[in-house]
Amino acid sequence: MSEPRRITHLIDGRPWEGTAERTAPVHNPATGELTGVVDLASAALAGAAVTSAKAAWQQWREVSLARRSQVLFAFRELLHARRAEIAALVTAEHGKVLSDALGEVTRGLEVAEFACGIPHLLKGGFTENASTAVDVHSMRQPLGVVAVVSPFNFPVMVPMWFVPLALACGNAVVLKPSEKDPGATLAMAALWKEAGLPDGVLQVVNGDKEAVDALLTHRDVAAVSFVGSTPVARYVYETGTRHGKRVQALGGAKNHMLVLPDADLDLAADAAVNAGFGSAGERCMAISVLVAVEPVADALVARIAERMRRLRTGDGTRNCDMGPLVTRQHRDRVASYVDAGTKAGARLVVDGTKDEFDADGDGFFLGPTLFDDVTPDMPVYTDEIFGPVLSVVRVASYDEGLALINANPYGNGTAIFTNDGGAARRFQHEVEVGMVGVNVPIPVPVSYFSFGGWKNSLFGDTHAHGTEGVHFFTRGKVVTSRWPAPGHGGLNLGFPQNV
Ligand SMILES: NC(=O)c1ccc[n+]([C@@H]2O[C@H](COP(=O)([O-])OP(=O)(O)OC[C@H]3O[C@@H](n4cnc5c(N)ncnc54)[C@H](O)[C@@H]3O)[C@@H](O)[C@H]2O)c1
Repeated sequence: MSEPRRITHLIDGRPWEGTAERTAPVHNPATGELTGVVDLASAALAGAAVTSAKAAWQQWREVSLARRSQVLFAFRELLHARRAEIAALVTAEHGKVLSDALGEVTRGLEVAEFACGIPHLLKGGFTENASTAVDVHSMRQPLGVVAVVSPFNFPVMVPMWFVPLALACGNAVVLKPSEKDPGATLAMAALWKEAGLPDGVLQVVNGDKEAVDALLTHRDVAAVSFVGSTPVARYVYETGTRHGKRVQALGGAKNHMLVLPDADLDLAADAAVNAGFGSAGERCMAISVLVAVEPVADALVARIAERMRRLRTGDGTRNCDMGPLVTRQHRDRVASYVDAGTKAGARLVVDGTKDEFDADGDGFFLGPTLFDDVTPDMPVYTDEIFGPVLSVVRVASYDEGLALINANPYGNGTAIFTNDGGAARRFQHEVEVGMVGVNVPIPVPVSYFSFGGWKNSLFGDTHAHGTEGVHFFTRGKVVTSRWPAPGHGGLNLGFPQNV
């Protein structure tokens, strides 16, 4: 067994060389082996990273738009060339199977590609009034230093939702990755220096609540982009806005999939299994509740259970369907819901804690679990489990299913499976979530469009990336100018008439 490697911050373009007062362990979740020890930033260090980013920002905002764009293109090329290496790091620390990790890096690349052209599109408007010699123009300017705080489940893709776009808009960034699997985020961040980004424009501070609090309260942080669980998203939104920051905070999810009786049940079963158990359910787009409209619930549950029994857990670098969960603690928490669901009276159809799903070794594995006859008062329904547990709620009609989904406090995404175009259209309009799939489970993020939910899945009303992201990372200014300057005509305290 090799020595755990030190994982530290990236400050002013270099790995930090100080001595950390606090650290956290990083494991390979497929083996349980301690592979790294990550430095946790003190509030003072996180604050110093912001101050240094602010100084570097002055330089970055004066770089020509063409140069900004070239740096983004160069980064995109480097990430593309290193995608296999970065994906391997994702699997080694997060545990998801390698094909999922590669898919994640590809999604990140797509958002970077969107950002590459943005510097040239940051234009305002202009109106001229020749008769009064007054011109009015508007511009969009960068905010300054933006803090990005990301969750463990997409260590590459989620930072990529924000970092390239914030930089494209002329900002500096202080990125705080999840302390559970920071390796891939840091490897990705290091590529920016190689791409020509001036030192200090992107800082990476590892850490936990102490570092996040320092960012949320620092006077030189202009905006915060956060993704994580709902309680923390709410806290970040409230604290950040109280300190005068612009905040977008994407929270947790409890995504439902509604299956109408006329649906293709095999298609729906495939989708439920893919979206329920892909990345071991550690996805904000995962389906965790299947709403089955009678009379097809029995047939649907049977099809899903049959597919689930064929899933194999294992080390994500090998040929398997589901990797481990990210930490032992998270695995144990998710596993506790198997017991909680049974005690609450749900019918356990497939038990993911059974030996048949257990991969060899000391990894943090958990097989897929299916509960039927779940009711909305049960913890398996109310809580975001964020693991491979799928709950089936039976309803009598489309209306009952829709009412259930709309009553749920989360509003990230949902899907409907049906062959009735009218019902699908009605659903798109009536359902209260941010992302809807029709005969597909919740769609993957598309970089041109923004990404995010409603209700308790989003605080701050601004979704990630896309044109909403551009708007979030810039602010408008309107300039009214008269040239030549009018001669001195005495004071006029009235509202200007001829401007
Ligand atoms: N809405 C989305 O698009 C989306 C995308 C990915 C993940 N998620 C959500 O993220 C969650 C999983 O990620 P996680 O477990 O890393 O989330 P988390 O909320 O525990 O942590 C997210 C980030 O916040 C920091 N943090 C944790 N506790 C904090 C506190 N008390 N104060 C300040 N900062 C704190 C962490 O260090 C991490 O960087 C799930 O709820 C999932 O649904 C949402």
